[in-house]
Amino acid sequence: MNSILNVEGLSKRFGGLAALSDVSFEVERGHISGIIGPNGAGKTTCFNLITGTLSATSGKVVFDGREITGLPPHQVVERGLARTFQAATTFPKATVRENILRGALLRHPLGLGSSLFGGAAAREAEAAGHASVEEVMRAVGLTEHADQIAGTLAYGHQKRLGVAIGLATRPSLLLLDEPAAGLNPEEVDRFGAILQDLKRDFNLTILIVEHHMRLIMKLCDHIVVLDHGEKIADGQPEDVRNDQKVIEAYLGAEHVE
Ligand SMILES: Nc1ncnc2c1ncn2[C@@H]1O[C@H](COP(=O)(O)OP(=O)(O)OP(=O)(O)O)[C@@H](O)[C@H]1O
Repeated sequence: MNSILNVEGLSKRFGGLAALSDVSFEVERGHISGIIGPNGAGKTTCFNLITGTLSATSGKVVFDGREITGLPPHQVVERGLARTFQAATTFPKATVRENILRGALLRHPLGLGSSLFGGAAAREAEAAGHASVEEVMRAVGLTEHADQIAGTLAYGHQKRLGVAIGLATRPSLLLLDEPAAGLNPEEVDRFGAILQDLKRDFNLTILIVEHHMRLIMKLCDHIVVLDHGEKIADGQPEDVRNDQKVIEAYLGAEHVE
């Protein structure tokens, strides 16, 4: 397996609560992998530990062959691992284009800003940065909304903007936390198609937390299932779907479609 991410024995305790217990899995380069599980299973905690938003109680995260456990989020982004959050994290008063540009600046602050100091190389870098923003905007289908204030976008477009901001950092691995939450079935399908295009066109590996089972089953090459902080299954969609432990974990869970 050519893995881009290795999660090894990751645990997180909040006081007496084991939010994540000794979880290990690998994400294969070029794949779309999913993490699923009922509410409170530890999915977001797992994302927070991988991206440095939270520090682990124990365990290790290796990205692209280098350990990133405990690195602060901005250093994780600089290494090429970006994420979106469950809640929209856009700047509501800035335009779509400005929001995406801020994403680009997260990873390459000097590339775009150094034109202040003059020089052809700096101007070239800035032009390349802006071209990259246009490319990202086109890829998620937001070009015609480029000058619209983010806070006035339709909900589905706000979700796309969240992905675009992550994508603008030019990650090799993009983590998406419930990107399809609140979308209607037609928007979910369109979103799935966009993610497949992004994977191909941006040479991306994607790790996605999502409650929409239909989307996950269709999109993912590989799925990890968490329940009460523990990994209960790990495999291809077909295997996971028929796994007795998974079926039991989801019995009565409100989000299963
Ligand atoms: N900062 C925190 N302090 C205390 N407990 C927390 C904290 N963050 C998460 N938890 C608890 O850890 C457990 C796992 O939460 P987490 O948000 O990771 O689950 P999840 O699988 O993402 O759930 P959901 O699908 O509802 O988003 C839950 O019991 C939650 O209440």
